[in-house]
Amino acid sequence: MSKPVVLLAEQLSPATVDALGPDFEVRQVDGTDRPALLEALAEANAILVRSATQVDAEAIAAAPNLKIIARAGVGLDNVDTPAATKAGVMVVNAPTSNITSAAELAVGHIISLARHIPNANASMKAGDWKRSKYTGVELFEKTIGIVGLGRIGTLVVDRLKGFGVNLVAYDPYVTPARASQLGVQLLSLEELMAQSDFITIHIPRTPETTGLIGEAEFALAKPELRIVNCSRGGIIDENALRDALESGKIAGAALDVFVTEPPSNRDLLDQPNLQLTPHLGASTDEAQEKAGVSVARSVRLALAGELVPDAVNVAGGIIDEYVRPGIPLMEKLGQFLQGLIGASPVALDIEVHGELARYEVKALRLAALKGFFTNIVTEQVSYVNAPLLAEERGLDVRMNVDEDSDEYRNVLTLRATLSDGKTVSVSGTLTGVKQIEKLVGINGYSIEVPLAAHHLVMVYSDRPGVVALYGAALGEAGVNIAGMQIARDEEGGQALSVLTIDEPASDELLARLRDAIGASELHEIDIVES
Ligand SMILES: NC(=O)c1ccc[n+]([C@@H]2O[C@H](COP(=O)([O-])OP(=O)(O)OC[C@H]3O[C@@H](n4cnc5c(N)ncnc54)[C@H](O)[C@@H]3O)[C@@H](O)[C@H]2O)c1
Ligand SMILES: O=C(O)[C@H](O)COP(=O)(O)O
Repeated sequence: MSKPVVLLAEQLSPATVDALGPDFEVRQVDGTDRPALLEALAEANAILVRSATQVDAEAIAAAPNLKIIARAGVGLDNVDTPAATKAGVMVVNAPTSNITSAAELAVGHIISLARHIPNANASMKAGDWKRSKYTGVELFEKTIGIVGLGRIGTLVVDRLKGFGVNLVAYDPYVTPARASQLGVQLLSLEELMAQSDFITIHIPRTPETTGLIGEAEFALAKPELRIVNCSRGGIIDENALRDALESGKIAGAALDVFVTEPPSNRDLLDQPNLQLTPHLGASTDEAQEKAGVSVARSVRLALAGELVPDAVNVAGGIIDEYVRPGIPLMEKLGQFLQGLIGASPVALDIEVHGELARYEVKALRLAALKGFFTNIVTEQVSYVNAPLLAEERGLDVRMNVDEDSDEYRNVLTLRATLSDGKTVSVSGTLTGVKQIEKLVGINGYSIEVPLAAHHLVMVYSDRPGVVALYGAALGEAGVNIAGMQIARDEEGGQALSVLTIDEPASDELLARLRDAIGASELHEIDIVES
């Protein structure tokens, strides 16, 4: 069998390939070479990128076998996550891999700006010895404004504290209590612009933050202001920055990120009081190794059909070891329920009874939906797009979690409500040290049958001799019965037989069985392993 193809579209740490291991065919492509990328995507099951590869809707459409887009870093601006979600493709990043490196670069730029290190270096390399020209300023007792008190902003705060500075911040999504816990005073953007000697930016680029610092904001600044952006290009308006530097409105700036990368606007880049790095925030051995190993782990999980903690478009969250075995069981119950109803329900109740109720079980909801839609849509169904498929069909999905369970330690039940108000349900559990997956209920009938690949569910009026009838029909067709359980509502009432069989039953055999026992319901239910 051929190995899944993992495409490396950018320069990643060698630790990435080591962490992927031998189970994949690893291919390299230059993600910035568009035709080569689209061609390579045709056979890819996974793609690993940094920030230079555009994984947009066109790229995703060119990759019919793609299961996961892994960003070896933080920012996902180059990945069309909604398009990936629609196509059932998981998107993951490595959210904490490079935050220390990015924070350290920002602090480095602040110190370099204060002491003219890059310009002094360049001047000496050119043969000069100019001491007074490069007189700088101390950080001690200066006001430093942090825009964005998230992961990186907080690390910058921690690192700057040792310099004896006054720390202020602008972040409308952080509470004053959290800020004061960090030893930072929250201000409005205008106040921060007016009071700061240094500003460092650590926010995502969104429609709200694009051009956040422009002409109007620079108009409020002190002439001593030095501003650093190691987050995303365009948060500082590049034309307004050029004007502020050129006119001496502010003292200096440092940029690691640009609207277009690589940038070409020389009128900005050539400003003498602007220091530059080519998007180096994450470019350390440590960050690259952490990012590569982290996404390699996510790729392994995703290609094994498992939920991935770092997925950004899957609502499964962290999955406890106790919950994990319930996921494949719930997926199978989803398939089983679909096989029982063979129609589109209006509501789906997902019930978790027993000790499992003490854990985070959101992942079971995804598993139920994935199983339910697996055999009824042509597109790939994954944990990613299963909730979307439910939403598109107007399916009312409800989750009911309850610690009480009578007979078993845990019981998972899926209950569909059809448009005529009728309900159909199936329950399952895991038993013994081997955690055997068993069906323990169908439409309120108590049974106990291990789940298998092929099942027959028959409903008929309770009377002697029925087992012999269906046994004979199956025997004549050469279909072996592997397991069987019979239940009934009352003597002489409705009876239900569940059989596990070694191979699927043909339509002809199903018709014969129906006639032989006078079944009011007969379902052949096949479970596809995902
Ligand atoms: N230069 C690099 O190589 C490099 C490396 C890593 C991360 N980054 C970038 O750094 C940025 C920050 O990363 P992070 O991991 O700290 O993100 P984060 O999500 O942890 O924090 C972002 C913070 O920004 C705040 N925020 C959001 N909108 C805001 C607004 N309109 N005004 C003010 N604050 C706002 C949020 O409340 C949050 O606290 C991201 O853009 C990321 O892509 C760059
Ligand atoms: O968002 C990020 O992780 C950083 O901007 C780093 O991007 P890079 O992986 O292209 O260096």
